[in-house]
Amino acid sequence: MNYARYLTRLSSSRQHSAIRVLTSIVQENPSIITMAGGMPNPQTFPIQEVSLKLKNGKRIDLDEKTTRIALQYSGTKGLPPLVNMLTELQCRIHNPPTYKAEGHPGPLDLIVTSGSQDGLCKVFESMVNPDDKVLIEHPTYSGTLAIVKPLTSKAIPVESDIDGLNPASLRQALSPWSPSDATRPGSDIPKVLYLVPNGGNPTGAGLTLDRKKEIYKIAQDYNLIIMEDDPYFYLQFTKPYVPSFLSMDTDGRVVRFDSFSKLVSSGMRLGFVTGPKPLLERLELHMQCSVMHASGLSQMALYKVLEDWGIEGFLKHAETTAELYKTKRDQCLAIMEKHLKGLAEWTVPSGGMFVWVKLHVEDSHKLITVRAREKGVLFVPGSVFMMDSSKPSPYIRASYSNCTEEQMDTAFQRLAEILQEG
Ligand SMILES: Cc1ncc(COP(=O)(O)O)c(CNc2cc3ccccc3n(O)c2=O)c1O
Repeated sequence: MNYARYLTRLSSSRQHSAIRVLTSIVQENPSIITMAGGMPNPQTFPIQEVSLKLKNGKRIDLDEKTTRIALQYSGTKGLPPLVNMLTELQCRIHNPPTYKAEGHPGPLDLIVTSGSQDGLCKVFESMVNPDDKVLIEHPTYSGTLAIVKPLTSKAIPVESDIDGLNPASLRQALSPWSPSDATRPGSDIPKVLYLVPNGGNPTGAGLTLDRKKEIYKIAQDYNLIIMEDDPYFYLQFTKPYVPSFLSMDTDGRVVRFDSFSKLVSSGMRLGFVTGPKPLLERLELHMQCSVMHASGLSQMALYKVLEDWGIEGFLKHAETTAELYKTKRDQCLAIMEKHLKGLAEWTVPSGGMFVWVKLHVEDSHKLITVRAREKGVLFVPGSVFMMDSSKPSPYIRASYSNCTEEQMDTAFQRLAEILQEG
């Protein structure tokens, strides 16, 4: 893999921040006497210790020394013990073929980000020049469209269904080019493919293993980088987990985005990016001059919880969380059967928090943003998840994650009334 091919001029020109390098030196050599970095004196910090009470009754105390580390500037890539633990998790769950692959041009790297949203934004900005063509699963997460649309007006939607991105649609999208264009200087062939493989947002779709293998083969043929945006990996409703693109990435062409928002906390703003070192180095350099590093307190709190759980405990928590959302999905489906029959149709989510509903209307936008709101119920109109949000869409996205059964019943009853009123 020649990773320079994928980087924008802006990203390629980034240099290590001199002051941020100092932080890493101090982090690696705590005994060094430093009068270099502008590190504030922790004696001035009002917080002395932090105590976490877990719902299982356990209490985790961060002593004064640990709290001081959490409250101080730290290395851009993340707190070392957390980075080590997350690396161990990735190896255990995904067993990436390039990890420790001797002499591989893109040995695996991992960086903790302020939510996976921050990682997505910076990685797109490092690989997509203005008006580059980029392949985007369609429909897709509105937060990704918010990143990509200002970057380029030439994003290419790749149609998906309940089994995820359709490889035939991907081949169709790439049909104006041949694999040889990937090595032809000046070609405008797309270089990046973005998708959400599990618990699709907005569709609840889950990519099958067969499709993943076919998509990876296409990515090899056309030399694509795959951005595997996978915050719902652990919210798959059936086991075993469908293997990730990272687990089959023999070439080092997958950049994977994980998130703790749906498993531990969305407000702690913690995600992590796993991928080839030459690409993640660009993410690190961008972080050095933007956020510097993800919150130290959030990272330390997460680390202590994961340390208490161990990987087995984390997987047990993930399983319990997935079971809760599966139960809510089933409640949601039953309530839609009760209220929306003849008024809409929908597919059955295989993971995540969303169900994709096609109303029997021309366009859901006004109905949802005006009529439904007047009746005291909120959904998201399908146009929000489309590359061209100006086009009418009969779809809505409903999230069952944070509603009681009674609330969902009232919500869909009100939606049915609006639809029946025409
Ligand atoms: C596929 C995919 N990729 C990345 C992210 C970002 O996750 P994070 O930065 O790690 O927390 C998400 C989060 N999705 C949403 C977030 C959200 C936050 C406030 C209000 C509404 C929200 N709605 O609706 C969402 O779908 C996602 O679904």
